[in-house]
Amino acid sequence: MYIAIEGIDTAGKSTQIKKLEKHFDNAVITKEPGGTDVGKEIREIVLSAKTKSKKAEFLLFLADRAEHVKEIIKPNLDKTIISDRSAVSGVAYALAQGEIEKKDLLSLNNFATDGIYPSKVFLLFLEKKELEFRLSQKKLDGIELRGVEYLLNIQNCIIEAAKLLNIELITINAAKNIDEITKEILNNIKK
Ligand SMILES: Nc1ncnc2c1ncn2[C@@H]1O[C@H](COP(=O)(O)OP(=O)(O)OP(=O)(O)O)[C@@H](O)[C@H]1O
Ligand SMILES: Cc1cn([C@H]2C[C@H](O)[C@@H](COP(=O)(O)O)O2)c(=O)[nH]c1=O
Repeated sequence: MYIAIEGIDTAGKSTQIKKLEKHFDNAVITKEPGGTDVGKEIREIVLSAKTKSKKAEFLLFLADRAEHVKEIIKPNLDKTIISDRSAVSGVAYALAQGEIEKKDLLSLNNFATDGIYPSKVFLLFLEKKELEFRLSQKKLDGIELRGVEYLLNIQNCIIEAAKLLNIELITINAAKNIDEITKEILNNIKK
């Protein structure tokens, strides 16, 4: 089973993944971008937000994804894979940029992933006030510096991206208590 935790920056994805890890003996815990050695290098470049071309940024994320699928996802498809972000983020952030047509977003992602996607994705949904608070508590990276409205738009794009990719999306209120969220995810996975 391959599942992903999605949400905009500070939604609580890595917090949940740390919690979920304890409930599975042999789960593969991974992330995008940066789940592989090459991916770590790509992550540094993209998060610095230095690329002038939005297409170049998208392709860097896509390169990370292709490496991730080859090195981490494909060899472990017989195990439980829990990933912090997935192609859903890839399509969502690119939809928000608006420079690449939807059909191209889908075909390029299919190319990078060989059509391998999470079977279900959990969206940790953040309201504006809570997002503002959480961003105020941390040093922002290049993407987070694009602001609250940018990130809220991405959140809507995550919902659209899951539909476009035909992936089941389970939305959870990210402001709920941490343990309550973990329980909700586990109940759904074990259903
Ligand atoms: N359910 C929650 N309630 C309150 N605070 C939370 C909750 N979940 C996470 N947090 C806090 O919000 C902040 C962001 O959490 P976390 O790093 O897990 O988010 P993330 O989605 O992985 O972020 P990013 O995408 O920016 O890496 C942390 O300070 C964390 O302690
Ligand atoms: C996979 C993916 C991610 N992004 C953005 C989303 C975040 O702002 C960063 C990743 O940082 P995190 O600490 O791991 O959440 O990258 C993107 O724009 N496109 C993508 O495909």
